Amino acid sequence: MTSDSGVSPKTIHAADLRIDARWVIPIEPAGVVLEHHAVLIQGDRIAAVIPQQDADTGYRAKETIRLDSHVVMPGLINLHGHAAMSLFRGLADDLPLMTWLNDHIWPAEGRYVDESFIFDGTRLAIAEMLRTGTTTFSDMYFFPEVVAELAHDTGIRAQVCFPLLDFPTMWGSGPDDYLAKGTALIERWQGDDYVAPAIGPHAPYTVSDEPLRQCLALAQDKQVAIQIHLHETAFEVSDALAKTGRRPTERLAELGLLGPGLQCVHMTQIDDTDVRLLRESGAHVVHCPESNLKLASGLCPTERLRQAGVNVTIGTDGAASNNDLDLFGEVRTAAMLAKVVADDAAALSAHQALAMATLNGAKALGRDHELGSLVAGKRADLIAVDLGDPFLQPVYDPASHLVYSNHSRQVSHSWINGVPQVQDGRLTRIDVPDLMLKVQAWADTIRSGQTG
Ligand SMILES: CSC[C@H]1O[C@@H](n2cnc3c(O)ncnc32)[C@H](O)[C@@H]1O
Ligand SMILES: [Zn+2]
Repeated sequence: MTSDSGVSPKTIHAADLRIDARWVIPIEPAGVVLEHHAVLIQGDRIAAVIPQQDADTGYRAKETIRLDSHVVMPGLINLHGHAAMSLFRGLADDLPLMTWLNDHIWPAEGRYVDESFIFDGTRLAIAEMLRTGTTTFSDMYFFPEVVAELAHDTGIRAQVCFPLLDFPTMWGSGPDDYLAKGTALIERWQGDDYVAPAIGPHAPYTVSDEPLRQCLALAQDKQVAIQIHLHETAFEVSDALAKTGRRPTERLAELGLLGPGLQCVHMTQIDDTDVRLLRESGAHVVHCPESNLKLASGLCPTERLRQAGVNVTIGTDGAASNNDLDLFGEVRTAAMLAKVVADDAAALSAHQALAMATLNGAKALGRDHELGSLVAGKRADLIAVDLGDPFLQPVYDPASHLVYSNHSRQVSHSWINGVPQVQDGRLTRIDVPDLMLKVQAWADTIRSGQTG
């Protein structure tokens, strides 16, 4: 069909939302910064990322937002944490891992952790993560059914790993009980858009072979991921060598756990065999640099792993060992550390660091076909960061500012599945005054040593 002038009329597409941004960093293609582009959203998907002039002629949007001093990019993916531990932030500092766990954190958990602790602590963590640009997080903690329900109701994406240890905790009496409850969690949430259930055996030093085999069987049966703390400290590796003659990664490989469904958290101690096992199996590494630094656990050689072809993602760990859940801060630390560990200032460039916190995380979750970059057809999970403040001037390269300059309070907007979660720096779906009252009550209880 042609108009009277003989020229074919241009198709005008509908969009729910048009975001006009000064800069867009789509992550795919890698290393690209687009200027004066529009991101068009239809329903829960990205419809297009195109120059603003093309959006003027090709799209009619119900709503348009102009972000003239902002960079728009995919939402961040925090691949490891213990969300409700936010309520233990600053409770036990300046300690090495095993003293921190044995003498402080595990006694505190035994005393205070119940369903209401998990609900309030996880809500606090979600508020912090959303406010600082995270749109997907992974959790490994007690009462995972509470975390799953809360993430779903809030509309934030979460991989919820049920915990498993050899010994009893507040959530279960032992491996069989954890597995039974975990199986119920998987059956309840599998296929959900926001919640991906997964299996979280705590660490090689707290889970013996038979429960690890059962974790693998469950993962294979239900097609879910496994996340485990691995090679967090030199002591973990030397102790395993002394007791079993094998490094923990070798033990997991022999048990059959190493594979593309395994997320190995920390990996601060790595030899050539570890690199080979990770590369050949397709297992993912979750780098948690600030927790590793604060507990003096060690340094993950991310550049070596990256060059070997291992997918390296990033996580904050819990707020009791970090002590925040600001993933941009984590990315900055990761970029700095990568350079000094590799003795190469070119290691982990700004664009590679941003990919680590977005697309690499999506790969580890098995969802890179729909998350992790701003590509038409993917889910509309995106954030805007305002670079307009004086402390961020001048802007030669927005990717550089996102990684190397401090802008943690500059996340102005966030959408998950096209639904606004942060608008002009304010959380849209969390009642912050109510949350603050609950947090204050927990702080009073914990400070006075009472039980909850
Ligand atoms: C099985 S639920 C999670 C369990 O892990 C503890 N935890 C928190 N941070 C770490 C860490 O860095 N290494 C090992 N274990 C950690 C947490 O307190 C829970 O008990
Ligand atoms: Zn952890």
